[in-house]
Amino acid sequence: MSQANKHQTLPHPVSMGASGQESAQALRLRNVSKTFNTPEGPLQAVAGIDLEVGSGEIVAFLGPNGAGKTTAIDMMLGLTQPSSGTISVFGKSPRAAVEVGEISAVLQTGGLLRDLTVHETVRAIAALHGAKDRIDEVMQRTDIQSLTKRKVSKCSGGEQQRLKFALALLPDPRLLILDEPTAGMDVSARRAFWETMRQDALAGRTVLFATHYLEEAQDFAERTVLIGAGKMLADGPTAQLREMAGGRTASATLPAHEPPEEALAALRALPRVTAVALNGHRVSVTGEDSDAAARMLLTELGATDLEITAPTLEAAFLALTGEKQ
Ligand SMILES: Nc1ncnc2c1ncn2[C@@H]1O[C@H](COP(=O)(O)OP(=O)(O)OP(=O)(O)O)[C@@H](O)[C@H]1O
Repeated sequence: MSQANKHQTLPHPVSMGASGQESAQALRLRNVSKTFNTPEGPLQAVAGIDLEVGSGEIVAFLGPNGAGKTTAIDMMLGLTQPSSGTISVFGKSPRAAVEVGEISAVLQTGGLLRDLTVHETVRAIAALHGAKDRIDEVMQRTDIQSLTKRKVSKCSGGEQQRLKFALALLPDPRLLILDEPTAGMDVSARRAFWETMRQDALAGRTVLFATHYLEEAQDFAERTVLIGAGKMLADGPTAQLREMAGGRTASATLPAHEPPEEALAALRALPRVTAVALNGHRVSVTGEDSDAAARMLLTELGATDLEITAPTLEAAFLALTGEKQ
C-alpha cells in the first residue's frame, strides 16, 4: 500500500462556517482568475480555477514552473486580489481568515529578519498572535529548540524553512498553506520536514502544499491538484492520477531456451495492451489489463519473476501537461 493510501482516511472534522451552518469546507475557489499587466501586455497567471478543499484534507498543488501555483496561493492568503472570481476560507474572506489565525502559510520568499535570533523571531510573532503559550510547543514540534540562540542569517536553508513552519503554526491555524516548503533542502532535511508535517497533519489540520517534487505529492498527499498554464488539469486521489498515465506494467523473465518472437506476438494480441518491450529475456507489457498479461506470462509462456508496477506520477504529469520537469 502506498503512503498516499495510508493517509486517505484522515479525520475530517466538521467546522462552523461564517453563516453558523455546519460546513466541512476549509477552502473554496470559484472561477478564480488573475491577470497581471506586464510591459509585454496582459499575462493570465491563473485562468478560471475552481477548487474545494474539505477540512482535514491534505492536498498537493502540483505544477511546473510558471503554472500559477504561487499566484493562486497568494490569492488564498489575501496577499493578492483575484481579477475575477471569489475565494473563501472557512466561509470568510482570505484576509479575515488570516486576521483570526485560521489560515497561515510557509511561503517561498521573505518573511524572516536576518539579524534576529531564532528565539527572538518566534517570540515576536507569538506576541503578534497572542500565542506566547504556544512557543515551546511549536519549537519542539518543528525541531528548532537547539537553534534558539542562532541568528537567522546563520541558519541553513532547511533550518530557516523549519523556523517559518514554526511561525506558521503559532496561531494554530486550521488551514496551513505551504509554497514549496522543502525548496533548497537536502534529501534528509526534506524527509525530516515531511515527517514533522505528517505528524501535524495527522492531528487533523488541513494542508495544501505546492510542490515541484512529484514524489512529495505521491508520498504525502491523498489528493493532488495538477495545474498547468493557470488551469486545472486534473484533481483527484493521487493514486488515481498516476493511473491516468496509462495502465500498469507487468514484467517477467521469459524462458531463456525459447526464441521470444512467439511470446511477444501473443502478448501484443492481448486486448488493451499499449506496449510490449523486450530487454534481454525480460519482457514488459503495459496495458489496462495487467492481470491478463500476468496470467499469460506465468501460465502459457512459462515466464518467472513477475513484477507489476503502477505508472509514476511523473508519467501522469508528462501525459497531462506534455511538459518536462
Ligand atoms: N507580479 C507579477 N507580475 C507579472 N507577472 C507575474 C507576477 N507574478 C507572477 N507572474 C507570472 O505569472 C505566471 C505564474 O507564476 P507563478 O509564480 O504563480 O507560478 P508558479 O507555478 O508558482 O511557478 P514556480 O513553480 O516557478 O514558482 C508566470 O508566468 C509568472 O511570470
